[in-house]
Amino acid sequence: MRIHEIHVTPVAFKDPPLLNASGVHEPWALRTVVEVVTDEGVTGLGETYGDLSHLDRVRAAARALTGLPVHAHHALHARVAAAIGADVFTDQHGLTGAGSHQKTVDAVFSPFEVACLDIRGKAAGLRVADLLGGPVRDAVPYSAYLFYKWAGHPGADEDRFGAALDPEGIVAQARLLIEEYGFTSIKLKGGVFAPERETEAVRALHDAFPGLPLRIDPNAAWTPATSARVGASLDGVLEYLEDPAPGIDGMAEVAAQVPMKLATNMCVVTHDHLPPAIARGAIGVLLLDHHYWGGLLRSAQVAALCDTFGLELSMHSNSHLGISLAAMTHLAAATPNLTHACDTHTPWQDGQDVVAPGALRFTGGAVPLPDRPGLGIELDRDALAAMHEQYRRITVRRRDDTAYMRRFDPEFQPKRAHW
Ligand SMILES: O=C([O-])C(=O)C[C@H](O)[C@@H](O)C(=O)[O-]
Ligand SMILES: [Mg+2]
Repeated sequence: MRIHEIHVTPVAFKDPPLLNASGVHEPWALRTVVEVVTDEGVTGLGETYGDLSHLDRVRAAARALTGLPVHAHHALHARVAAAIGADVFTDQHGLTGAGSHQKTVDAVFSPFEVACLDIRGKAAGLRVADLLGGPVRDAVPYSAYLFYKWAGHPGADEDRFGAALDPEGIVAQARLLIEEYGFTSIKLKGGVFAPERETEAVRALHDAFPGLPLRIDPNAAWTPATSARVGASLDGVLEYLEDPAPGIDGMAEVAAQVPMKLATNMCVVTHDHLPPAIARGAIGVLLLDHHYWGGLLRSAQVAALCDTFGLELSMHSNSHLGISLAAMTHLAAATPNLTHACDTHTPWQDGQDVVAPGALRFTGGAVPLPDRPGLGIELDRDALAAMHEQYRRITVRRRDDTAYMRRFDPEFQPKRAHW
């Protein structure tokens, strides 16, 4: 089974004004859909970021991969690395840590790898989770991923989620997501307001949903000293504290002083970061993300390393569609030591998808592993065409939460070790 052709399609879908330490989400989120077609006519799907410079690299890699067997994992990775050269991609928002050459290669490789696994599963009559060692759970729990948000984009109507700018708004948002999806754990995206105001919301959630595991993630908006103080004050309230302060050194300083484990998707984002983070005791939980850890097999290898060194696992997400949700679900289902509910932005996409309905659903806050071979999903070609048309109509070509925020608050500065 050799790669005969690859289609790379950028898409745009509506995104609500979700606030974070870098600014606010624009009205449109971008993604790239990758379809790999074999010489036998079997198609596999992958999904990745939509920033134009990344899209250009994905297109260059796609041209380099035709003719290779879909099983040739290492050769495919080497071809992608060669196609990219010395390029380094750094996303503007910085919410997933520093860019590096390794991370760039792994991020470009990821959608092709997922698509090849989809093909290999279809050809063998096996689910992707089976190819990753077999599922250890039938359904993958996700958390209610709460955001401070405006009622709607400035100048547009209020969206159906409404405003969430205080503890009452955050609790109401949690109720809505839990009612609709059945989530049994909660994550609050912080780094928007002063930590005192955000911990008030955490306490309100703790009171409103007793017993539900709870996390806050200010994306390194706090100094180590503030993180230590806030962490100590939330003893017994948090499941883990995610990226309170910047860098491995900053996180190590905090970890030594707080009672709960620290989690990250910012200070450990490539293999190079693992040895120093482990040596310094900087983190207790790693948020895997196959989109920048080089696909599903490489993520599974990182998961095994984490097991060896006693790190727990959760999973990170950015705005995404169903192809990514399916890939995340297969990986999480086949990762025994992934014991925390995964992040997902799915509720914020509010039904917009390129995946045909039916294969992916939430029940009790978890996504049952699709039971058909490969990823177990199908592309909705009309939806893909409509989202591609949306992409062509708009001028947004990269995610820039800071520039969008500055349209409404010209003085806005991204919050890094700010409080
Ligand atoms: O740190 C995290 O969990 C993220 O980077 C997730 C997303 O980027 C989130 O912050 C967002 O979408 O604004
Ligand atoms: Mg995070």
